[in-house]
Amino acid sequence: MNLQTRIQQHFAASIDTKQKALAVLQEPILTAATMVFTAVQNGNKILSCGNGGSAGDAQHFSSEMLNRFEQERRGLPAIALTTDTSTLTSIANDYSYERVFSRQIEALGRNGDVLLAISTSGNSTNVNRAIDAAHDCGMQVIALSGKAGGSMKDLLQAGDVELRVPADSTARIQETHLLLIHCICDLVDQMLLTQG
Ligand SMILES: O=C(CO)[C@@H](O)[C@H](O)[C@H](O)[C@H](O)COP(=O)(O)O
Ligand SMILES: [Zn+2]
Repeated sequence: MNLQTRIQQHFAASIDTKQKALAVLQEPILTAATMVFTAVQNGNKILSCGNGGSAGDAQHFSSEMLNRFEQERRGLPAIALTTDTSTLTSIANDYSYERVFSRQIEALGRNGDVLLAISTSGNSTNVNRAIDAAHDCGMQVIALSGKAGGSMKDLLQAGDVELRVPADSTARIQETHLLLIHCICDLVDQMLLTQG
């Protein structure tokens, strides 16, 4: 196959995944944005986590909260649990890699905070343990996933929201996760402008 054709196929598959996601995720995206807006209006914060590309997404989200997205507004409280290498390496070394996010949530999580948990497979144990730790703190969870939802889907409780991208390719799911994150940031900005 010629390489130009591969490029065209990547674009076509990404567009197709996003169209399929729009068909099933409009309502849950609005629910997720409302959860973020309500938390920050109540003086709570958003914690985020994920592995690999999803760690990048967790940080992308927190930087848009802390700094800004597209509108001028106050900085919003968010912490990506993927950034402090001293903390991450010590938890992994002293306990296990599975606890790198949950241990931070045990220390930082408060009733009313929200966890943005990102996993394309839904099967990353450290992300799933973060969901359990968040529930133990009285936090709600926004789960960004894909494929068949993995074990993550079975951990979610009433009050949580699952944004599962209907695709099997990790790359296509990640590309759509970023779009979901940007939608949430934009909706939160709109809510702040009209109700904040
Ligand atoms: O970015 C990519 C692939 O596009 C990889 O770094 C990917 O994020 C890693 O393999 C992750 O460990 C996958 O974890 P998950 O999405 O299944 O939770
Ligand atoms: Zn990637």
